[in-house]
Amino acid sequence: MLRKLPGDYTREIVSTVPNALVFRPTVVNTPAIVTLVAIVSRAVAGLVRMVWRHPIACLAVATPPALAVLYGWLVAVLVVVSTMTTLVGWWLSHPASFTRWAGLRLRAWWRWMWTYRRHWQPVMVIAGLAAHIGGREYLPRLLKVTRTATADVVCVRMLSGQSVTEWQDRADNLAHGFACVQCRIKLDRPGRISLVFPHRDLLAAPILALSVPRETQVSAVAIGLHEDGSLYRLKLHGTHVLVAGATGAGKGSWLWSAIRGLLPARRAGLVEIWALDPKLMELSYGRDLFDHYAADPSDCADLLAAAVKVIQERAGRFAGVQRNHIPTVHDPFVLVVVDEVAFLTAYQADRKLKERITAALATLTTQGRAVGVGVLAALQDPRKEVLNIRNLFPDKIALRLDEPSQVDLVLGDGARDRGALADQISSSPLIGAGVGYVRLEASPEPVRVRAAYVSDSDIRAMVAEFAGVGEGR
Ligand SMILES: Nc1ncnc2c1ncn2[C@@H]1O[C@H](COP(=O)(O)OP(=O)(O)OP(=O)(O)O)[C@@H](O)[C@H]1O
Repeated sequence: MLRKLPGDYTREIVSTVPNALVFRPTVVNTPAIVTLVAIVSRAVAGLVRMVWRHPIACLAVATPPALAVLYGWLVAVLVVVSTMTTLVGWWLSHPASFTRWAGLRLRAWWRWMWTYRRHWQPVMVIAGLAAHIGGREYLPRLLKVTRTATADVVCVRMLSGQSVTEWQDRADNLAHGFACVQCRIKLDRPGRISLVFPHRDLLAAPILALSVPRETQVSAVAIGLHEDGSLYRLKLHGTHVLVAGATGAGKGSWLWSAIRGLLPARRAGLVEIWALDPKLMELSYGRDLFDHYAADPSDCADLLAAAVKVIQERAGRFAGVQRNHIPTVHDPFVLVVVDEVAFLTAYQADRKLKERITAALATLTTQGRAVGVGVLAALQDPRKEVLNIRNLFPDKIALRLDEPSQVDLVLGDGARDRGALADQISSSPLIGAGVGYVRLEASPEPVRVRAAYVSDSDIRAMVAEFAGVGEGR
């Protein structure tokens, strides 16, 4: 119902609903010259930005027409043909250097223009990452696209007030929007993120056992490959590592790769490897490589108690003298390897034994690292009731898991949102065994790694070469 209003107000009313009036908005006519200047300056700014960001691509596009205008089309054609011939020759003769210096840059430029720039606005709007305020649309800014051998990395400036979590929640939308299989979001610095779109999986094929190192490596041991194709080293000294994965996920390859990497240091007397093998399967094959080996649960409890004694003895000696452990022949780094730790804790029927073992493991994981005793434990079932001391392991690795919810249980809150899709790792051993996401204490960003496969014949060869007591002792 139209209510009666005083003065001129009634002329501006365009609609009425009960208890509300809608006024006609005031229209200000902008002079055409202002609109023109705005359009031209925006176009110039865009052009300058494009030349600044993609100088080589712009030069490649602009040079032939410029040559044609200045020197005639024949010169332009000659320059284009000779440049193309040089590039093809470079590609054929040195594909690696061509890819590194030209191929990846060209692909990055093409992907920037053809995929990301072209689809940016619709994908942002449909994924709900754009904002509309006062009739204007605000889009996150696409800053840069780089291409590596395995992924496109798209650098983005988020809208003010957006959080990384909002982007992580839309990772699926972004992956499908840009026709990729996956999208992972990484925080670069406040306000800036990188969207990582993998295009090639270098970890899709098994990796043969890495050669035993020549140097006596104690701390960071080469385990396998990072998803970018580089060698991945896992720190063992000064930390404790939990490897969790469903049956057949390839936990054995992580344990054996770590053991393999430590063998020269063991031979030099700088490392002792103590093995607990309650399943009597995985580690028994190479038992001659270990300084101590136990399979029976009560023997395992005794061995853990012996490790606790080492801690207490060293703590007493180091107190007031040194704060960190340096591996020496007198005080070697002791790595306690436990295959299927739940056999000793949750599945242990003898309550007293179970309590002894759990207490010893808790002591080792809380007090061991400063005095040079580390635990590397494998676990099938990551539920809290199965291993309630999970959080005492600073570094965690999630191999293939059965359910999405287990990822955060293993790696900590938010790990799956940050791209640790351990529940999506293939159950085919050829493709997925040994593949896992590593989340280190020092960095919340999970990294995807595949451990090298140490076969039975590799273990036999290791036993033949390294069995027995270390030479240093
Ligand atoms: N890194 C790897 N690369 C390729 N294949 C692997 C790798 N690790 C393991 N496999 C294959 O997967 C199979 C299962 O591996 P493994 O026994 O280590 O799994 P697991 O996680 O220890 O399982 P479970 O808990 O049942 O003992 C192996 O027999 C092997 O064929």
